[in-house]
Amino acid sequence: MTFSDLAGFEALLREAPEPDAAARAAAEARNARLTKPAGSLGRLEEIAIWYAGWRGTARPRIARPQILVFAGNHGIAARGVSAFPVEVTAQMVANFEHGGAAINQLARNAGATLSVHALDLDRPTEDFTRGPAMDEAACVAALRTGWDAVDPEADLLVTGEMGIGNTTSAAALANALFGGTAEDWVGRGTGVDDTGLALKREVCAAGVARHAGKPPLGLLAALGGREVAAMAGAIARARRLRIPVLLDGFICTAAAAVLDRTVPGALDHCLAGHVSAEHAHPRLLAALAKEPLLAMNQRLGEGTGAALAIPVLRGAVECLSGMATFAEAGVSGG
Ligand SMILES: Cc1cc2ncn([C@H]3O[C@H](COP(=O)(O)O)[C@@H](O)[C@H]3O)c2cc1C
Ligand SMILES: O=C(O)c1cccnc1
Repeated sequence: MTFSDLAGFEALLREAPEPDAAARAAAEARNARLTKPAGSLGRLEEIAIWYAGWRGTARPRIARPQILVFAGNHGIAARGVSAFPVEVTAQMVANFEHGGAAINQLARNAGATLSVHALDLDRPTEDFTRGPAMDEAACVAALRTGWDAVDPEADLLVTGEMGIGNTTSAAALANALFGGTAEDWVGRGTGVDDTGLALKREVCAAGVARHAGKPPLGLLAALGGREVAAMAGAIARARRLRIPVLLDGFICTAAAAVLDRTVPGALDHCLAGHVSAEHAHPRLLAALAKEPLLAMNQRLGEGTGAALAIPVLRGAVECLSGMATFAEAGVSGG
């Protein structure tokens, strides 16, 4: 199953599978018999049962988590919306490939595979204040890169990104999807000063004004970037494969939000791995009704916040699947 235009992608989103209700009910029943006071594992119980429903078994395991990092370059970066030069995108891709970035360490820490997909770095998107960042064909190609990158054998997915200027793209996308003002959605990204922040707000407002009224996937093409669309494609594919997803920071969540606005419930297989320190990430998570697992003041992207949350989800699942019941352990009172 694949797609060749945005309408085809939307059609696939609309026929996305639901979790396995019987497996979820069996996990709930098992959780109620485990050797602990009812509810004492707190939110771990809820997320383990959620995971069991998506995996279709009451005693799941997380053995093959996959982290995908997508990289793209942005036309608006030439306007000076980042504290860093555009060359850093390609330089960081080399750093990922040599194992030197934060995500390499956190992927190893989580026991996850990591692969990096650079999307046409020498062909930045267009400046979205002047026209759409991508035409439909470019957006579809990026969605498909993400779609095809998901390992059908994976049992958990994290999508991360690298793209100088992409907090401005994500802010414009979120602003166009959810309304409000540029002030609501624009933050400091890599650490721009007050002048940079004012410029980012202007660029965001101009992009939103220019592309307002388009449907969510049209906004993804108009205001997003190749790595943003690739994350959306991977998250959508994971849903078809019933692979749960941990969302990363602001840019990843903006990509995911496009799916939610296209088909309500499209992110039911996703948990927010963390809330980042980027200004509008709490607002964006609230708009999606997602409660983050971690709040570590990270503001890096690359998938790092979600990667750090993998062991938390795995811990929850190990308790559900590995603990003895009161009857098995001969413990009184259950
Ligand atoms: C060395 C370095 C490594 C990074 N890893 C992720 N980002 C993050 O910062 C960028 C977004 O911020 P802005 O919109 O301000 O450019 C993205 O590439 C994001 O992944 C990095 C940024 C830098 C400089
Ligand atoms: O929230 C994020 O993931 C983020 C914030 C700033 C820069 N890059 C990524």
